[in-house]
Amino acid sequence: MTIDSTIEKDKLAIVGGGKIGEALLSGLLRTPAGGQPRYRPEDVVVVEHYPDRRSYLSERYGVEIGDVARAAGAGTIVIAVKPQDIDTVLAELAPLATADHLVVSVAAGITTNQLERGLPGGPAVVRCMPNTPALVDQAMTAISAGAHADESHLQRAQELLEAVGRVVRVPESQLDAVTALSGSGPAYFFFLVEAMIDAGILLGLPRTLAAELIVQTAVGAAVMLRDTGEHPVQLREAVTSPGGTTISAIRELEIHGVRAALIAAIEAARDRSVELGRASNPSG
Ligand SMILES: NC(=O)C1=CN([C@@H]2O[C@H](COP(=O)(O)OP(=O)(O)OC[C@H]3O[C@@H](n4cnc5c(N)ncnc54)[C@H](O)[C@@H]3O)[C@@H](O)[C@H]2O)C=CC1
Ligand SMILES: O=C(O)[C@@H]1CCC=N1
Repeated sequence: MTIDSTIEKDKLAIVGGGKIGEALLSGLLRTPAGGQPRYRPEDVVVVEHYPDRRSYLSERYGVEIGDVARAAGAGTIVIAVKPQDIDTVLAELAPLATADHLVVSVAAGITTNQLERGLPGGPAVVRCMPNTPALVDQAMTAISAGAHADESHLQRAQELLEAVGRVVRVPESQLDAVTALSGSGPAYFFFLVEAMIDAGILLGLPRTLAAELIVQTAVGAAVMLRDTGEHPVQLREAVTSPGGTTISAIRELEIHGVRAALIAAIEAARDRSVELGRASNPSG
């Protein structure tokens, strides 16, 4: 097989410089403690619709802002537009994407099969679901290979996403559920923290104090969950003294159906991910 010499394998293009595109960009350019950044700004081109975003990304990160034709000069192309915009991007990329490209999509609900149908040149496709903690190198990303992606492509996608956090490989059939759990997951924790800070205000605490108490409590709880290896039930029981304060609160959470609400919410997010995929029709 001949390699297209116009493609620079070590270069990266990001199509869609919005929230997740920027989170990935910033992580990939950041120098980790004692290490090397995954990419240098001169090796990255960003394709972005909005002029204000283009200026911001170029000034803040020193990357080239280009069009889809420039993006096709990079060996790895990350698609980070909304699922509703995916068909437009695929139509622009279709004449340019070849078997020498790796296309990494983070779009919720859009399957590797849809991406492959939209890109008949046969690039390797890896579908990913990262999350915004990529901004602080704490992303959780799940990845799945498309039909033309082999182990080397999966490895490249994995290394890309490992620059901003942890990566797991999953069967693509699980990616809508992953999207609902970890893709959207940070929002659920932020929502909870917001509500707990409001509770502090109700109890008469200053907002800054309530925020400090809750944010550090969230960090402490998260590190315990990650580092102790104990089940969340065990950790919760250790806080819940007989006849004490915590059980009074837990009873209210159960009366108000918070557990069932979370399960229903995450199921709704999974259903929406499936629906977003159905709405896209890359083959026209
Ligand atoms: N925000 C999040 O936490 C996560 C988002 N995702 C996925 O990432 C994708 C982007 O989401 P966000 O960053 O939240 O959205 P966003 O709206 O912040 O960013 C999308 C960007 O794409 C640009 N864009 C749209 N059409 C374009 C085109 N044809 N060419 C170039 N740029 C174009 C928009 O101007 C915008 O800046 C979605 O598919 C979403 O499902 C995945 C994981 C987490
Ligand atoms: O809300 C969304 O659709 C995207 C996908 C996962 C997180 N944000």
